[in-house]
Amino acid sequence: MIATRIQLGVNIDHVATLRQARGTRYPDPVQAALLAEEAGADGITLHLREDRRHIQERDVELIAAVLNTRMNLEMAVTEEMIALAERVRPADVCLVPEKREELTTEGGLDVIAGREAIAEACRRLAAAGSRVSLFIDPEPAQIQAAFEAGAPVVELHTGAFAEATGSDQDVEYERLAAAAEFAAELGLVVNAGHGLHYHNVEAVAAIPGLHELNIGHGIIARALFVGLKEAVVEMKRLMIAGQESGLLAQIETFDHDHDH
Ligand SMILES: CC(=O)[C@@H](O)[C@H](O)COP(=O)(O)O
Ligand SMILES: NCC(=O)COP(=O)(O)O
Repeated sequence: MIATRIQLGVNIDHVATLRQARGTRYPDPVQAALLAEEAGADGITLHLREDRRHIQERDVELIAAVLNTRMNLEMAVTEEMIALAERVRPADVCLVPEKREELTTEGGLDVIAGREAIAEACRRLAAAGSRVSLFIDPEPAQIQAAFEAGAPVVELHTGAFAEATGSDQDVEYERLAAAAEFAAELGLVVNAGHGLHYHNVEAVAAIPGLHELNIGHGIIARALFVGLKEAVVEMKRLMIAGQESGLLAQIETFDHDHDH
């Protein structure tokens, strides 16, 4: 497989979190989306939650109208959200699980349990012209179910890796690498995200076959101190360095295996 440069989807949810904290018109996620694009974001991710705790429909509509790259709209598998996506027609739709009481997304979508509804959502959204991604845990059974549901893309939930430490993190890293390999063997586009930041992103970007990382909270937090454009540039630089180290490791392994 020809290695293409790993892509960065900047999630701007938490610009809206700051706005919603006071009910003001600022900071505007639309402005954040355009600045992130200018800094090199390959796409903009935003999560329209059922409880509207941060991103609002107004944000989705305006960003869809002004974006120069592509929108990745995250949403629950509900009639309300599917109908909205059929109307807005974002380039990408990522189906995610939602619980009102959750602080942030906890687990991945249970594609096995929700097979019929998710397959129907994939069909409808593809018919509307959106590329569908399923946000799932790095589990072979969920990857297989996503493939059978007709999703062309999976986004591997990196939350367990991000929260783990020491040898537990090594285990989670191997889970991600194995899941990415299995998904790629099925012909799926493999993305990853959740909880990635400036100290764990290089390792994830080094995983062979990853197409895109969706990163939000870490970038927006960094932007408070260095500005959004610099925060995006720094993250993209780390991702590219990580991917390059991963490619070099693959070459060294190939050379070693073929020298004997
Ligand atoms: C699916 C995922 O991991 C995030 O993209 C999601 O948006 C997290 O939810 P919050 O942005 O509300 O924390
Ligand atoms: N799907 C992951 C995403 O869009 C951003 O997650 P986070 O970096 O805000 O945890």
